[in-house]
Amino acid sequence: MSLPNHFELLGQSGAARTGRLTTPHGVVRTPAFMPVGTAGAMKGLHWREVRDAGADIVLGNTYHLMLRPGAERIAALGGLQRFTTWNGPMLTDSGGFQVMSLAQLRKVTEQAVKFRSHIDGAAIELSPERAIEVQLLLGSDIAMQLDECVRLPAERDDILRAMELSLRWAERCKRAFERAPEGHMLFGIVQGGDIPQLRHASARGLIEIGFHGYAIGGLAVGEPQEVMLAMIEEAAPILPADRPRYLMGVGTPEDILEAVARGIDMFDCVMPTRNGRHGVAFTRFGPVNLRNARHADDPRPLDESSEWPSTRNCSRAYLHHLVKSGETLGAMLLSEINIAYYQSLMAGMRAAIAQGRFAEFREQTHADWARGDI
Ligand SMILES: CNc1nc2c(CC[C@H]3O[C@@H](OC)[C@H](O)[C@@H]3O)c3nc(N)[nH]c(=O)c3cc2[nH]1
Repeated sequence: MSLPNHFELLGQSGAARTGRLTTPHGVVRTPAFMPVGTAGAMKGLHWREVRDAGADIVLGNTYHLMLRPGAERIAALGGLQRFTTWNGPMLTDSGGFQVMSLAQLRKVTEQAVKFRSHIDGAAIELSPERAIEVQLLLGSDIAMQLDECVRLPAERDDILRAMELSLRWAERCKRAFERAPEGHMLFGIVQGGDIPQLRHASARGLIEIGFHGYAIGGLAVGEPQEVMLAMIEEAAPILPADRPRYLMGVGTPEDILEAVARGIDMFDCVMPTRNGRHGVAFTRFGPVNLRNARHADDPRPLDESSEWPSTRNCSRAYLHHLVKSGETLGAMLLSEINIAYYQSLMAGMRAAIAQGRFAEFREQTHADWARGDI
């Protein structure tokens, strides 16, 4: 049974697509980059800055929010949008990835993932049904199935086992999601590691079950970029062309540009804020490490033609000083500068695709990055 489709494809340029995804809390323009507010906050930014930078949708995380402050508590306080005051579209991940990377003493069974909270050691059981229940309590506009993401490189048997388990959990998640309010969406997650045949089997299995949208998971987990891009080329063309495709946990500006060129519509990554906290700015001409002494006397801004005030006005010397002296403002400014850069890249791609000139945009962007910061 096919689910309602809230995605409208507006244009295509090569395999790149631009569209609109309508959610109960607003419209998402694609290709979209979703800043990651894992525990209900965007580290170092006010929500108004996230909105002003051009983000339509942000991401939260079931694993963190169910442990603290608790899904039932957020529901009692009006749901995630009101609780955080973001008040716009939100996507929540199911927690599968965090359990594999954060929880102690975890055990995966057919029924659920059993683990101990990394916060207080409490014994937790996350089943497909509970993962959906938590996301419904949070009230996210887009929920993700519970899956098992295998880090790469991995043995074929382990990739096969996790892929087949994730398909069975996808079926259980879809059943549990039947009681979701009108307009809310559930995405399946393609697994299969770096094995093309398993990627095909996973994608076909999810389409058989039927979802509002489809994520490609199990990537950006340690594999080289060419393996990630090869797996996108295996999975994306199989996924329904009229539904959104979300590449989880990706990535650098170059990863995103190359994935859009291969038909991906949605992205999430902690990189803009995490690199910002570590003193690295993303710019039109590539990354700039403001810790480097060469910036100490440089009065120039990062990019005088940027539409983002801090990128256009703050001198490199000032940013270098803030970063070297450990001033909180340094992390805040670089986080907003990076979120703004990512959103300007997404806006540039949307416009280029709509005008049928994505190939030229892609070539010029690579050339600008290759020129580097001078
Ligand atoms: C970084 N690379 C990467 N992240 C990934 C995430 C979590 C992103 C989630 O983890 C957090 O960012 C680290 C954010 O809260 C985000 O929701 C994944 N989540 C699921 N459910 N399945 C996957 O196959 C998967 C693969 C990923 N690869």
